[in-house]
Formats: sequence, C-alpha cells, structure tokens
Amino acid sequence: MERKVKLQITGMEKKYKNGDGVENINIDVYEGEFVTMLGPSGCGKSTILRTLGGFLDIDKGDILIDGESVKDLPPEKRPTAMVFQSYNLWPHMTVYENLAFGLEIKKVPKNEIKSEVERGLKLVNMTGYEKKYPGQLSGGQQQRIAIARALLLKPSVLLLDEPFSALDAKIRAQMREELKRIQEELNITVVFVTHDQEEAMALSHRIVVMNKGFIEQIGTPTEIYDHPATRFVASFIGEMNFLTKQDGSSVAVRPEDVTITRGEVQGQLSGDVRTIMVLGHFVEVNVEVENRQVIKTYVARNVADQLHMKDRVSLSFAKTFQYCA
Ligand SMILES: Nc1ncnc2c1ncn2[C@@H]1O[C@H](COP(=O)(O)OP(=O)(O)OP(=O)(O)O)[C@@H](O)[C@H]1O
Repeated sequence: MERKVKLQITGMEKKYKNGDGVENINIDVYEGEFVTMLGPSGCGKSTILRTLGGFLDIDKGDILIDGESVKDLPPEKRPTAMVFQSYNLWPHMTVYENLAFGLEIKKVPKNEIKSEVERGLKLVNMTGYEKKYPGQLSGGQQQRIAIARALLLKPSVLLLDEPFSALDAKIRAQMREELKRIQEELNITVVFVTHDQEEAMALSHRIVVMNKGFIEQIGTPTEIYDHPATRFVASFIGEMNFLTKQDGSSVAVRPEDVTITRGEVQGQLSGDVRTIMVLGHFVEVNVEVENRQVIKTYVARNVADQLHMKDRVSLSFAKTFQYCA
C-alpha cells in the first residue's frame, strides 16, 4: 500500500541570533506515523517542534502538511495542535470549559461540542471529570485533559513536547501506554519530542536522533539500536562499550553481546572481574581489560554464579561496531 506523506520538512534551518539552532533538517512523516525527535538537552528538538506549530519562523526551507506549505501561517491557522510539558490548561475554567473552548472558537454547534467533549474525555479515560478545575487534578490527569483538548481540534499532525517529563516514573509509563493506544486507535500522525531514549523506543515507529542542531540518524527503533549510524548514536542509544585496542583501532560492543569465559583463552581479550551486580533476571559484570579499560557485560544468572571478584576471564564479542573517533 502506498503510504501518504503527511508532514514534510525540507532543507529547514532555524538559527537564533547567537548562532544556536537547527540546520539541514529533512524529514518525511507518513500518515498515521508516530515519529520522535530524540536527543540530549539543547540539540534542537524543541526548536523543530515549535517551527512545526508556527511558534517560531524558519530561516530556510519549507514545512508542508498535506502537501501545502504552512511556513507562513500563524499557529491558529495551521492544521496542528501542540501539547506542552507544562499542561497549559486555563486554571479558572473547568475541565469541560477547557475542552469546549477551542471548539467554540471554531464555531462548532453547542450540542455537538457536548458530545465531542464527552468523546474526548472517554478517549483519555477521564469521563466524569467535567466539573473539576485543573487545580483539583493530578499532573497526569491534567496532561490527559491537555491531550484530549489537542485531539478535539482534529489536527492533521499532533505535536507533543516532552509531555510526560513532569510526571513521576510510574504515571509516566502508564501515560506512555495510553498515548500509544490513542495514537493507534485514531491513526493520528504524531511528532513527539523527548530526551528519554526508552520512551522514544517504546512509542515510536521511527526515531530522529539529533545532536547539536543536526540529524544524526532517522530509523525504526530496531534499526537505530542494531545499526547505529554514528558514534554519537551508538553512545546515546542503549549501553555501549568503546574499547581502544593496543594497535590504536577502536571497537564498540553492547554489554549483551559480550560472552565471558573463565580463564584465559588463546586469541581472546582477557581481563579481571571487577564488579558483579545482580540486576534481576540478568547480571552486570564489569571486567577490567588492557589499559585499565572496563568492559560492561550482561550475563545470565547461571553464568554469573560461576564468577568471583578478581577472576581472570576471557571475553568474546558476538557483534561489534566500528566508528571513527
Ligand atoms: N529563544 C532562543 N534564543 C537563543 N537560543 C535559543 C533559544 N531557544 C533555544 N535556543 C538554543 O538553541 C539550541 C536548541 O534548543 P532547543 O530548545 O531546541 O533544544 P532541545 O533539544 O529541545 O533541548 P531541551 O531538551 O533542553 O529543551 C540550544 O543551544 C538552546 O540554547
């Protein structure tokens, strides 16, 4: 089936006066796709999201939604809706009024607004909360209302800027699952921003990994994990050991791709066990090899049971990556 491009960012550049910003941004987002901009603080992910929502003008390139350029449109004229980190609900309005407000502006008939608000509340599991004020809700509940409010506007593209970062870990995981369900149920196109790689991996069809204003790699979570295109991606996504060998070459290996054998094995890297930490169904074993470098490994409990501190061991690597320094 031919997939329709919903959002297209071409040759986009946005620079602040101090020279920070983003450049050479090219991304196609397909209809019904969940795409996440992922990267460390200051890499430019919020800048991109704000240009999509119309809160920032761009210096170069274009932004197309459903084939039409939106770069000169103000936020309210764009077919987008944005959810921010801080829930941004109007504190003096009830939940009902918060949800109805955008629809009233769009001149939706009153009876239709009522059924739409009910539908929105049901979608985010908040039926019955119409009369409450935002201040009477928990952070997670407020964010559900903010998401419902955005969805009621029926945006072509839903923009979410670190929407769960103010929530505690448990609520955050729950909201993550709910967002995934809503996205699939409505088949809505989403651009999501986070600096949390686990959140990105769990939610996204594709991830855009950013660093210092540039795109490092665009791919599915498995593509990015299994084939990190650059050293930055390799170090940012998941755990990775970087080992410099005596001949000066360097190699990267994930902890789960290291096999430990007791004693020295001809032709294998050897070292001494430094720490053994049981992390649940697997064990983290750190091994000090040449030049005081430490290799982190994940091994099964039954393998770790045979190991002791200071044991001499050998390491073999099932899969390695090579990057320029
Ligand atoms: N209004 C502004 N004026 C000048 N520089 C800015 C402005 N907003 C952001 N920047 C700079 O642009 C770069 C990208 O910022 P941006 O907020 O897009 O990053 P981010 O990846 O979203 O980071 P965070 O996760 O911390 O929000 C940073 O170096 C930041 O300091």
